[in-house]
Amino acid sequence: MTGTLVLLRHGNSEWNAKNLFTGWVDVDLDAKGEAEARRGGELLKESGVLPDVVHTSVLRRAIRTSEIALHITDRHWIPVKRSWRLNERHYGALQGKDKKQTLETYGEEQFMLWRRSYDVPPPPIEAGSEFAQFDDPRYALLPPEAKPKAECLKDVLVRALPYWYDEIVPDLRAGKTVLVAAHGNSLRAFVKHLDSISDEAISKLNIPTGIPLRYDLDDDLRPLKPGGEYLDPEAAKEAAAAVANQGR
Ligand SMILES: O=C(O)[C@@H](CO)OP(=O)(O)O
Repeated sequence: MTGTLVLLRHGNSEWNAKNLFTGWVDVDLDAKGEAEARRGGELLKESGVLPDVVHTSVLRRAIRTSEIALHITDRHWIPVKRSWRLNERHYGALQGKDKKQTLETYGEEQFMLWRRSYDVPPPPIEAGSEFAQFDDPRYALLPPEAKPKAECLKDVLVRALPYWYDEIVPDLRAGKTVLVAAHGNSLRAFVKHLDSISDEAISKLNIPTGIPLRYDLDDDLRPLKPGGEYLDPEAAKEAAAAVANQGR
């Protein structure tokens, strides 16, 4: 039996509110994000989608979103696994930069290449930058060459897929309902993989904050319904358009 996968992007963060590129910078949810996480939990509860296990990144906006949502669903007690492989894409030298200013400085084409192209990474972050993570203890066991200086979506897919196969797939194969609480771009990587979306088409896909996306999978781990199903489809459409328009 194959279980159910639920992808949940963290709620609005303090830097989403300020319109700053975030990446691996460990910012918290703002009040709106906490409310979105509660709403995410309510949607899970109303739909009867009760996670048996949760996988999160090692960033607090995803961790807190999962805790708030699971508290609402009375599933705060389920096993938790965390990995840097579920982190947001590392935004390189753009981390901490204002999206609107970046758009104005570099123009629409370059801005969108950095934000949404499959294989163009942003410029690398420098070791001394206040927004770098080279000395962060949570990545201390990563070999230096595995610590990103910047990532494009392709890089995210390469580092996220081992986690998919090694940690998430076994839970699904065991028939569990698996919650993955992560980020706009790490979840785009999983959706690209699940729905076999082309390198070109993935640039148009945006994941809204705080709205659970449910996938029921067949025995080959292919979605029964392409694109899955947002538990609040109308809100998801509107919120995804808002993500697409950031910087404008
Ligand atoms: O700043 C970021 O880390 C991400 C997600 O908030 O931004 P974008 O949607 O522009 O890729």
